[in-house]
Amino acid sequence: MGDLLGVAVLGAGHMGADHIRRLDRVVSGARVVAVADPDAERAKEAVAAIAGVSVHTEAEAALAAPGVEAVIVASPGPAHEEALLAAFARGLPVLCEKPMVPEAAGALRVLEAEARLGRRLTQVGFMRRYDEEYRGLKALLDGGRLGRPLMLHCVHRNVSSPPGFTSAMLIDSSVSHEIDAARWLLGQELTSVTVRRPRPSSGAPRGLLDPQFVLFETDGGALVDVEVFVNCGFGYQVRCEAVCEAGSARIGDDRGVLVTTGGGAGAAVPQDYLVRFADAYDREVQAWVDATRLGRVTGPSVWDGYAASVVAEAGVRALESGARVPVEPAPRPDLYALDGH
Ligand SMILES: NC(=O)c1ccc[n+]([C@@H]2O[C@H](COP(=O)([O-])OP(=O)(O)OC[C@H]3O[C@@H](n4cnc5c(N)ncnc54)[C@H](O)[C@@H]3O)[C@@H](O)[C@H]2O)c1
Ligand SMILES: O[C@H]1[C@H](O)[C@@H](O)[C@H](O)[C@@H](O)[C@H]1O
Repeated sequence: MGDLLGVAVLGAGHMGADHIRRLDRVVSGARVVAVADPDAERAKEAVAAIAGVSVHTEAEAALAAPGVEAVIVASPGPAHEEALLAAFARGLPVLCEKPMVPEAAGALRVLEAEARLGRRLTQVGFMRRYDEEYRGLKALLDGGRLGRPLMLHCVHRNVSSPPGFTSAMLIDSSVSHEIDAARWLLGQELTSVTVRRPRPSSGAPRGLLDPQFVLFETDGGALVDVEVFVNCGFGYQVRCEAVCEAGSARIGDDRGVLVTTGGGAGAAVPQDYLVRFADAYDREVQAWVDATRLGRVTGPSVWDGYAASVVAEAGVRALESGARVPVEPAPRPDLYALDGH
């Protein structure tokens, strides 16, 4: 390995371009050496300010480019399985954006492939684990001062959904964050899902079931509810309140600068994830670079990515059927046995 970890970035859209900027200007210890996007113009634009980056339209060509030692996968979810398997074939460490693989069968193939290698290569991009507020809540719950957690009440609102966003994606893309956060915060597995929904908002694209109300049960006897509303129109809001036997704790209130003027008072609400979770992405990518340079893999694992996909797939079936759907994961491979949440 050179002085700087050579990274290939697959996908140069919203997240890929932001990770490229982050590797170039924010994170230490790494440099972008290759980028791939079927949209060559987009790829070129994302690396326009960086010297010496090879630009490709095929992911495989970027992985094979000179100087590539590690990969960030930021293509759309359905392209992740192929990208991960190609990285594994080359023994390259990966930071893979969520959802690791949207469908449980594909996620299982990735889990089995990494388990066959016998060593972890992948960190999954559940960046909330790197957010200061989430970390504070986790430390509080782990410390035990509030007693046993009984319920998590979660809110996940986006201003608007991107083109092509489906009713299933409210669960397997958006709520995948709450699925991972709940497993991690509680140290429990989610065992069933029920989905209810009001009449769709007139602000949602025609046919999109938005918002939805998702209810999970856990193997520790807790309940987790999530309001997911991806065309709320007014702001990017992610909240979580833990209600425990001896107290409650809440994160995600919009607590920017309080401005009072003209007979009213208020704080600005972030408009997207790149603002709300900017620090979390920075810490996530820095942690990945630091661990990779030491030959280690930390953070959310392929098992966590698989677990989220199995729960989300049960959630999509619950949305379609209206029934309570049990979550039935495959056994956990030994490779992830010591993998605490
Ligand atoms: N962690 C987060 O908060 C967060 C936020 C947004 C998106 N994401 C995730 O990041 C990923 C990308 O989302 P986005 O919003 O940047 O999407 P996007 O549509 O803005 O960009 C995706 C890019 O990937 C390219 N692409 C398509 N197929 C490809 C392939 N096989 N190989 C390489 N590139 C390919 C597309 O041309 C496009 O430029 C998704 O998995 C999404 O769920 C995560
Ligand atoms: O892909 C994005 C991303 O994961 C955001 O963090 C989430 O808020 C959105 O709902 C989702 O569409």
